[in-house]
Amino acid sequence: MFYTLTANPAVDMTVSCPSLIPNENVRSMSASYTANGKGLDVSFALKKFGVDSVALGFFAGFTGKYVVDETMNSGCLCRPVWIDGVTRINSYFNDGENEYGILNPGPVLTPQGEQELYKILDTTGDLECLIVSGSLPRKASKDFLDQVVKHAQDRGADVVLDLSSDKLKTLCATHPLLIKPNHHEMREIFGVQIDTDDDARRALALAHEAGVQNVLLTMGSRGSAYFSNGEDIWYAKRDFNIKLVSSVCAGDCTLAAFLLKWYHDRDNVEEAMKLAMATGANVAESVGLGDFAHVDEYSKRVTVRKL
Ligand SMILES: O=P(O)(O)OC[C@@]1(O)O[C@H](CO)[C@@H](O)[C@@H]1O
Repeated sequence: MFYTLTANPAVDMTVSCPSLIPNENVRSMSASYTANGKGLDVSFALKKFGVDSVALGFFAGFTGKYVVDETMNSGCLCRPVWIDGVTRINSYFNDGENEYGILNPGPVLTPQGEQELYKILDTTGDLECLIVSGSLPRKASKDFLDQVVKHAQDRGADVVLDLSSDKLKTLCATHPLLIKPNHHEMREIFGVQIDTDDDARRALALAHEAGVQNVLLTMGSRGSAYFSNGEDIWYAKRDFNIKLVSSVCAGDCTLAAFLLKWYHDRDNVEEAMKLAMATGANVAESVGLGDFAHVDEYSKRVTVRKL
């Protein structure tokens, strides 16, 4: 069974508005409030593909209750650890030309909350693969992520990491099954600006040298991605444009779709990349995750080749 960990979930407020003007109020055209967070998005996307997972995370206050209720209402399994404070609200604005995001820090995590989570990891009978995604709540212990990985690996589980902090670089030494950086994160963590296939080759090699088994490198609005298993590299590109509404959850759903096809069939890279790119593109065309209505059609319009 897939487990996802969202240590710092959020209610996302997605606003469509006119251009922002300094020192003036603007009235928005629409606003929506959705239960999110990177790991939760992976669980939601898996559910849309008919696959169950268990969503783990720290939740607090009225917003935390909303996120947990919405998670369960969507049919996902959820084992929350309740902490004090209030789960954050992140705000995303689209003025028709640009996207803006304000990401809040989240509640304070205590050692007691961390221990509760470790206990869940130690006692689950069906933990096969743990997907750890997103930022951490304030005051998380310095070794919190190391501990999470250790508890999961001690149970024989695979670990997938989608983290933007430099902690990712140290965690590479724990040989995670897969990491999913985007090109910005790859530049920050491994110091390589990716403009060409050769740049990608160099960056992917550095990730493998650091200990990672497999890398899915997404290229954001360029509509392309690379996957490397340490022996071969694949490059995927979509041949269609999308009408961008919000790119916010696209990366998480890209990861979910990739895992869905690839986790139990490691030779199936081509199909996995097609589904991943198609899903990410379709998600960016709506607020939140959307309805995945164009995923099948878009999958046929992604080409994948080995470098
Ligand atoms: O602050 P983090 O945890 O890095 O990112 C949080 C977040 O931006 O990630 C999701 C999209 O990937 C959003 O639903 C959520 O607001």
